[in-house]
Amino acid sequence: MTGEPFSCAPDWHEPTWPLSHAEARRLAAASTLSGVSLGASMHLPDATAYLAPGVTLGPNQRFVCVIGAFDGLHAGHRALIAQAAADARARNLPLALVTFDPDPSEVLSTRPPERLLSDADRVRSLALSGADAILVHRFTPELAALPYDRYVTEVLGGILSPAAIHVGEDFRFGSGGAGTVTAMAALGEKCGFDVFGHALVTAEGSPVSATRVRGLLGEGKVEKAAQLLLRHHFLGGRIVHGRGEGTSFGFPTANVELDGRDCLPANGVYACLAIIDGRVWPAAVNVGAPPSFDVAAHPMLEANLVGFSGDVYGEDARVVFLRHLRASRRFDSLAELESAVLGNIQWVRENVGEECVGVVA
Ligand SMILES: Cc1cc2nc3c(=O)[nH]c(=O)nc-3n(C[C@H](O)[C@H](O)[C@H](O)COP(=O)(O)O)c2cc1C
Ligand SMILES: Nc1ncnc2c1ncn2[C@@H]1O[C@H](COP(=O)(O)OP(=O)(O)OP(=O)(O)O)[C@@H](O)[C@H]1O
Repeated sequence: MTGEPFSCAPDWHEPTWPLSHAEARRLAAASTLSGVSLGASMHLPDATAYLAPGVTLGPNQRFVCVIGAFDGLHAGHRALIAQAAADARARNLPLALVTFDPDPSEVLSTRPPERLLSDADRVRSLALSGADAILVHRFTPELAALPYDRYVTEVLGGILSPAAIHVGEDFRFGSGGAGTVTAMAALGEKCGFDVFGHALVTAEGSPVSATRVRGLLGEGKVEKAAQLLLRHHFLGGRIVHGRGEGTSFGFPTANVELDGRDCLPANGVYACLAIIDGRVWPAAVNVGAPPSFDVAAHPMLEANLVGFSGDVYGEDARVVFLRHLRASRRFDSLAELESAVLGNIQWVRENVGEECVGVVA
């Protein structure tokens, strides 16, 4: 975390094909948050704070605050944070981003939605915003049951003094969701802080939301999801042994062990970047159990790394989804399967690259 001038709306543009090495690095860095530093961490009884140099917390330290779960840190979240940052600059006050770990949906719902970012990556992407402080409350059933006014005055108010709170206009929190913008504004009048409920950022007529991004990924629309995320969706996992048949077909694959909590795009074939040990590989990826084989349907991801030969078992990989190539399908013969997959690998070779590049030039 830098605490430097704020850049929450990165210079996002869609990739141009074929990708240059510089473009591959840019997409990999934007998607995987490489090189983000969280700043000094401070452990409070029920929260962790990450602070830029020179920033201190305390019940009398005034801050402009933004509150939310921020799964995905999509375009709406970024715009909200940018507006709060402008307010903080105008008031000459530090900006604090207030969030929760785990994501409240994991505690509140018996079937929480698949997450767009792990808790650690969510905090790292918030750190990219250049805010002065990130406050991560441990989200427990007890915190969920707390009325919003007690949360603001006792929990948040015990750590810092909000001069202003910025949220989206639909935001509500605290026990029973009673902490709406109107209710908070009334509390703010009593306690001496301003409340801003910002209009939601929309795309093609409807609000950008984490739920909407998850829906697009669930349909395999990774490019559309990237427009709302202002980066490409990625997943991380350890490379483990597969069934070992790909090698005999002429396209070895690295199988990535998935975390069931992460949002896996729909079954299908994708052009990706795979980041392994500081290098960015062009990758042809199949999501889902191969329909041509008698394999029990279960979430899986296998990647052919273009230009790679060797052993990557046990390495951690991050797979960045650039483009949907086709639906995964059942082939009647191995020859047809092999020819289709080699065609996908050729597309990746021609459009994403023939070899790896270093994460840093
Ligand atoms: C780019 C790519 C596309 C694939 N497309 C399909 C497909 O459409 N249908 C299918 O049954 N398997 C597909 N596969 C999966 C292969 O069948 C699988 O890699 C092979 O069975 C080897 O599996 P193993 O590495 O677990 O041994 C694809 C794999 C890759 C890398
Ligand atoms: N499109 C948007 N424009 C502006 N602010 C937004 C937008 N979407 C969410 N916010 C605000 O960002 C903060 C974090 O919201 P939250 O994490 O609940 O987002 P969400 O994307 O709506 O999530 P979900 O779809 O899972 O409910 C809240 O203050 C929320 O109101």
